[in-house]
Amino acid sequence: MNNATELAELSANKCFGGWQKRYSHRSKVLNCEMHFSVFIPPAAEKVAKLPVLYWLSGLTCTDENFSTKAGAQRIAAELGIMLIMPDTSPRGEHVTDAADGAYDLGLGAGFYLNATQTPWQEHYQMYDYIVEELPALIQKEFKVKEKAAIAGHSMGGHGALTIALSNMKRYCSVSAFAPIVNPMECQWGQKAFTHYLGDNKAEWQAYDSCALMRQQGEFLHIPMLVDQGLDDNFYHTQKLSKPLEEVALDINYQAEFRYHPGYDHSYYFIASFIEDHLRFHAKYL
Ligand SMILES: N[C@@H](CCC(=O)N[C@@H](CS)C(=O)NCC(=O)O)C(=O)O
Repeated sequence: MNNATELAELSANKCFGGWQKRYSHRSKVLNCEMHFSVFIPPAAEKVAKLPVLYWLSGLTCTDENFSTKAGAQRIAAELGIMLIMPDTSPRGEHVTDAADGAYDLGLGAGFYLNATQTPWQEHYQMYDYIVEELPALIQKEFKVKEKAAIAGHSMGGHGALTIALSNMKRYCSVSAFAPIVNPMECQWGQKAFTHYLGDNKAEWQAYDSCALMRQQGEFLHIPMLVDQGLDDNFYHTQKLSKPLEEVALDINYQAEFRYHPGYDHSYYFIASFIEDHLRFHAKYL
């Protein structure tokens, strides 16, 4: 049996009694070298298996936005939760990017789906990376519980919700900040899905939280928390959060949606409410 680690440690910083670390590894499904960040709480030295929260970031982000801006480590240390922060797309000079360098397609904009269209499908398989490859690697390299929590922001909120709604046996709970919940009906989603998935809208539904929630109907059972800033400049234009609350009300699903006057789309908003999200997930992990 090969016990060699598949990870290269890039950095390690002591943080709230635990460790903030960054790793690189070769991803088979993305066909490139990837970075991810982790926060290992001090409880790692005491418990047999740590509970884990996966955090998915939004457009333009890497694995480092959340670790440096959200201020999640103090409460994660207190609750004994390990944080896993993947990157938002495949990376490397050989990976296709948007021809015009747009921020909402290509690098930094993987949308947590499996692309089917040329030239994107060669590397843009972020759904399989987040759901299969990365958890398998984390299981192999760290002592962690099998079922995880998943959360994210904006495009990452879309990723967290769609992944949780499609894999309810794998995740204990899901939460999101300003998530893109109806990408089939907003500009960010329509642009990305046309390039990555092609024109057949029937295939888009697998990556649309509103469609998935409706499909699950009475079988929906995963605890869900969504926070939305009311001064978020993308709230109306990209139809964040609200359309999913409308589906939840329609099918009588008890998800919690909270709307916060004055808060925008930034990490200042996330930093203001991340403690609530961690405590929410801790109840189910
Ligand atoms: N750069 C874009 C907006 C991109 C954006 O707001 N990205 C969010 C996620 S959707 C983010 O988290 N950005 C990185 C950061 O704030 O650290 C624009 O100019 O409109």
